Amino acid sequence: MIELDGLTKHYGDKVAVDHLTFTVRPGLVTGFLGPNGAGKSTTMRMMLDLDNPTAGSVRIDGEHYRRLTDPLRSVGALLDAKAVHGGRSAYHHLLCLAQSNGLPRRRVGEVLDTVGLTPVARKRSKGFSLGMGQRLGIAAALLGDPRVLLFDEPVNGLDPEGIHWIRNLMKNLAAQGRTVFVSSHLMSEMALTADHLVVIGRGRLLADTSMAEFIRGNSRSYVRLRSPEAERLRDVLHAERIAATEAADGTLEVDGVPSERLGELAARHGLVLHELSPQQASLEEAFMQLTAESVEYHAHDGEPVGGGPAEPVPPGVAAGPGGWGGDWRKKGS
Ligand SMILES: Nc1ncnc2c1ncn2[C@@H]1O[C@H](COP(=O)(O)OP(=O)(O)OP(=O)(O)O)[C@@H](O)[C@H]1O
Repeated sequence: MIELDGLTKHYGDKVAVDHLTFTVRPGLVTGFLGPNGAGKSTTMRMMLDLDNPTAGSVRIDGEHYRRLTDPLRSVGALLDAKAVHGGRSAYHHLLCLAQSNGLPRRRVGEVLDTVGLTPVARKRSKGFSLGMGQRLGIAAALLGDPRVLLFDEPVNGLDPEGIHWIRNLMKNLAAQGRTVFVSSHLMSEMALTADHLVVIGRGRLLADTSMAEFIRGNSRSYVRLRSPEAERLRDVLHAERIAATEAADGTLEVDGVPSERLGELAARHGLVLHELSPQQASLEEAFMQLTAESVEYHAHDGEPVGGGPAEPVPPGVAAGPGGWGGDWRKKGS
């Protein structure tokens, strides 16, 4: 497992990571989420001793990374797929890593096979596409057959088949009892892959919970009702003291009442329903709800913004899709 205790990193005045305390457990895929600049990569670098914490500690299977006798056999990581000598072939890149870490040569062939790079193993990696580079980085992470795996944005640049492959790979690694810690901005993918989530914003821990609990706790679930007899439906709900809000398209939305009860109620009153559908928010909606206050960089949907200082973006508004991805203006805060 990976244990963080008060992990903190300052870069000058900038607090990149702020007293993070959490444990990443084996047997699960743990997703690591946060808006741009939240401190995810810095945290992962400190896990691997590539950056010194300003305060706090991180332990891998009870040991500081520096004290691990065979680091590649304990922890495998993909942090930056471009960190490869471009003049070397995939085979020689991995062979170098294997030889300098006392790993058997046969592992090179095995991991090349696992990631599907065997046909291009002798080609120089500088000619590799983004996706091939990601696969080579994943091969390097798997080389020592480690118990703990860290992946920073592993699906970056992968095609749909590659994304599907890596999803299954992560799940299989976790099912083998390994600790799998993975950051991604692709929420739909994370929703399919991760069992547990750690969410940070501005370096601070915002959530450390199961995927299901995270979505339940940070989003609204409700039942949508549509009837040609909307007026009578409203009256029936009112008589039962069930609060309903009317959406712009004329449908009614009911919170906190199971759809079964609403369906039976409609049937009892002979009401025709054209829709009775439970609505559950997506991971993306829940994520935006939780991190709205922590997003440092806001983009806009193309409307003119003028040349003045940036307006603080209120919670809720910041949670729109424009707050995610195209970072060109820093929030005034
Ligand atoms: N070497 C550095 N020197 C100064 N500031 C840094 C350095 N590395 C990171 N930072 C700052 O620390 C904060 C956290 O950065 P980090 O890259 O860890 O975030 P992140 O969550 O990985 O972001 P992203 O999702 O955009 O990759 C940012 O404000 C970043 O500008």
